[in-house]
Amino acid sequence: MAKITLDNLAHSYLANPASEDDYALKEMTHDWDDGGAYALLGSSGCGKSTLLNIISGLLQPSQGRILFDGKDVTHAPTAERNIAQVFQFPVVYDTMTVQENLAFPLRNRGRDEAYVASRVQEIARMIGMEDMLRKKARGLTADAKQKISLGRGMVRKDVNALLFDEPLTVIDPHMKWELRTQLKKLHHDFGHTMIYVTHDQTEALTFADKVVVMYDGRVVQIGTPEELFERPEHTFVGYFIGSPGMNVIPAKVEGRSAYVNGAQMALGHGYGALDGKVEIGVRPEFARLSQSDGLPIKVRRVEDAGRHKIIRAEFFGHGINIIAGEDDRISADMNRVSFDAAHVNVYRNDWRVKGDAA
Ligand SMILES: Nc1ncnc2c1ncn2[C@@H]1O[C@H](COP(=O)(O)OP(=O)(O)OP(=O)(O)O)[C@@H](O)[C@H]1O
Repeated sequence: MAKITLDNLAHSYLANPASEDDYALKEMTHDWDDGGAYALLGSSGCGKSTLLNIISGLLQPSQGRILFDGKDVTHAPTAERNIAQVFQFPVVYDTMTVQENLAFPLRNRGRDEAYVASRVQEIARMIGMEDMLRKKARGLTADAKQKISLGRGMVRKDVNALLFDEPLTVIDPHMKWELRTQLKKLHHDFGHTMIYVTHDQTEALTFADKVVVMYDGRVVQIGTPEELFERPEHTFVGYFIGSPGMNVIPAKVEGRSAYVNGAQMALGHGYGALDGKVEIGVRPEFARLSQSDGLPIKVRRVEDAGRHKIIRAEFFGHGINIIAGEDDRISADMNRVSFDAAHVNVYRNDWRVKGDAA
């Protein structure tokens, strides 16, 4: 396994990029830990595949270097990088049995048959295909074939990293959870460095120790699911993570107060003078509807979301969402909202501003 370093990496698909806008991947420098489980998360077109292809060697970056354990592999071909890849669609040899498919990467590397047999058995158990080892891959369901692809990616212990590009796209919804759980366990048991590309926050948050959120060609935050929830570093992270996402409201901030249309609310921290576009961000989980506390709102709709209720409301002309417990009583006279000051984040030009600790 390897630590992966992105060193001043950037990529433009244009021959002569003139400005930052011409870059599909804006300049970034990061170290990804050896043995870490990372998810690359972001909406379509944000640059996830571009970054993954640079790591795997399918694409040469127009700027910067990529290092595996400190060794520069920027210009090394895919075959020399010693990585395993699992794509959206299963890549299996139909005429081979499940056993032969799983054994392929090991036989290819000349491992002895005794080792191959025991390792294949181990992987087959992990992916729940022990009973199918003698079956030909042809005729298996897409789910089963993708499990073989996952197993094949996992079978070699000596790979530098395992890259997954939206691997659950073809998997039936009820199987997705099971496979994700298996992947997590495989990571736990084998400690591979894993990079998992997805646009699905549930997949990212359940799989990864660290989620790398991308927006418009930039890594806007790398953090644990808790960090992304508690302290979104960019308003995009706030919107994108959570259901519904964070409320982002234009405000004026002075010291320990924020003003929305002149109405004051307390902040958990103090802030210096802020120029540019200033907004506050509050997750619906930290907003509370009541009869008497806080600022006035107009409730538009209450949705029953199973374990909780989502209140859709209007707050000084901005739509906001509030989450209430499933048993909370909501009445027509509840037309005020208060925010948990410790969980109100302040943003300037979309980036979170750190307040004074005091
Ligand atoms: N071969 C290419 N030539 C030119 N532009 C490209 C090429 N591949 C991607 N792009 C552009 O680069 C940007 C990033 O695309 P990329 O495929 O990396 O995003 P993504 O996050 O993986 O999206 P998706 O989830 O849809 O695959 C997009 O604007 C895309 O149109």
